[in-house]
Amino acid sequence: MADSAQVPALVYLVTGGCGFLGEHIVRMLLEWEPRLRELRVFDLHLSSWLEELKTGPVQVTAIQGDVTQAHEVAAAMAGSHVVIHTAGLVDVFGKASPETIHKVNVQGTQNVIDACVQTGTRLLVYTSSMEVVGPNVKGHPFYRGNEDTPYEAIHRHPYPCSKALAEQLVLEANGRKVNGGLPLVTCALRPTGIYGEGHQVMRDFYHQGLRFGGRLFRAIPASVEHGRVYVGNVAWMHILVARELEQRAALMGGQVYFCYDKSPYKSYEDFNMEFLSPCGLRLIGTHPLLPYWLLVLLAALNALLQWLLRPLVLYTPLLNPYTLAVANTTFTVSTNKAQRHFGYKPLFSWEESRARTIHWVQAMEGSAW
Ligand SMILES: NC(=O)C1=CN([C@@H]2O[C@H](COP(=O)(O)OP(=O)(O)OC[C@H]3O[C@@H](n4cnc5c(N)ncnc54)[C@H](O)[C@@H]3O)[C@@H](O)[C@H]2O)C=CC1
Ligand SMILES: CC(C)[C@@H](O)CC[C@@H](C)[C@H]1CC[C@H]2[C@@H]3[C@H](O)CC4=CC(=O)CC[C@]4(C)[C@H]3CC[C@]12C
Repeated sequence: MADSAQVPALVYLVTGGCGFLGEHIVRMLLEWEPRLRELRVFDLHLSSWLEELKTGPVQVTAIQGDVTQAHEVAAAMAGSHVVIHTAGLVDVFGKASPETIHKVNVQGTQNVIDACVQTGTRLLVYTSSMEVVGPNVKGHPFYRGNEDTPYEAIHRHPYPCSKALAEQLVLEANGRKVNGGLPLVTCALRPTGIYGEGHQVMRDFYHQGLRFGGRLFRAIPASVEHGRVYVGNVAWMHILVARELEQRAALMGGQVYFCYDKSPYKSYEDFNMEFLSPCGLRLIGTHPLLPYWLLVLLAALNALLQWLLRPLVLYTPLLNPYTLAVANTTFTVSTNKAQRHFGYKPLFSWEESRARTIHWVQAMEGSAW
C-alpha cells in the first residue's frame, strides 16, 4: 500500500495560473506534488501552453474565469482541497485604473476567501508582496529586514494599497469556519522583486536596450540595494507552504513569510545586468547620468503625458514617479522564518537561477543572439 502522503488524492486550484509566477507554480506542482489528482488553473486569460500539460497522469483543468465574479470563483473552487491565489493586477505603470486594481486585487481576494468558506476548501495560500511593507511614501530604506522588523508602512499608490488590504483579509480569515465546520487555514507569502523566465519588466528592459544600440543608461545609484528572488524559488515556497499548512496550522496559520533565496543584493539596474550583460547589453555610467531632480521632472512629464494621451493611446513607460521612488529606495530582506517554520530552502541556487534567466533572455524573440 503506497504511503498516503503519496496517493494522488488532492485537488489544487491556482488562480492566476497563466501568469509569470502562476505558470511556474503550475509546472512545479505537476513535477513536485505527488498527492495531486487534479490541478485546476483559473485565469482571466488562458494560455495555449496549458494544452501540453493535459497529457500527464494528473488531470489539468483549465478554467477561464474572473476573480471579481464570486460565482465563477465558487464554481472553480468546489471540491478543491488547496487554493493558491496569485491572480492579480500587478500594475505600477498606470495601465489599469485604481478602481480596477482594487476590484481585482481586493474584491477578488475576498471572493476567494468567501468561496473557501462556501465550498469547504480549507487551505489558502496567498501571493502577497514586499510592497505591503514598503518602500513607504517617505522613502525610508528597509535594509535587510525581516518579518518582524519595525517599519512605517505608508502607501498611496493603488497597487501596494490593494496588496496590503488583500493580505489583511487573508490573515484575518485564518480560523474562520468553512462549510463542514473545520477552520480555514491561511498564509501570505511576500516575494520581493521576482525575476526569471517570463518576467515582462526584464523583457521591457532588454528591448529598450536593443532600441538604444545595446545600451542602457544608469538612473539609480549602485548603492541602492533592491531585493530580488528567482521565480522558481517563489513557486517552490508556495508548494511547500501548501504541503505543510494543514499539519502545521497552529504555527503557520495567519502568518506572513518573505520569499527569499541567495540572489545577490544589488541595485535594480545592476541586478538586471547580471542577465542582460551576457546577452550583449551595457549599462552606461558608474553613477546616474542625470541628476535626481531631472529624473523626478522626467518622471512627472511621463505621468502628464500618460494622462494627456489616455483618450488616444495607453502610454506606460518604465519611468514614472512611483517606479522612480521605489527603485531609488533600498529594500532588501534577510530572514529565515520560512526555513524555521516549514523547512524552506531555495530549490535553485543563484548560479542556476542566473543561468536559467540568461538562457531565457537569449532565446527571446528579437534577441541579439
Ligand atoms: N512580479 C513581481 O515582481 C511580484 C509579484 N507579486 C505578486 O505575485 C502575483 C503574480 O504576479 P505576476 O505573476 O508577476 O503577474 P502576472 O500579471 O504575470 O500574473 C497575474 C495573472 O493573474 C491573472 N488575472 C488578472 N486579473 C484577473 C482576474 N480578474 N481574474 C482572474 N485572473 C486574473 C492574469 O491574467 C495573469 O495571468 C500577484 O499577486 C503579484 O501581486 C508579488 C511580488 C513581486
Ligand atoms: C526607469 C528606472 C528608474 C528603472 O530603474 C525603474 C525600475 C522599476 C520599473 C522597478 C524598480 C523596482 C520594481 C518593483 C519592485 O521589484 C517591487 C515590486 C513588487 C510587486 O509586487 C510587483 C512589481 C514591483 C512593484 C516592481 C515593479 C518594477 C519596479 C518599480
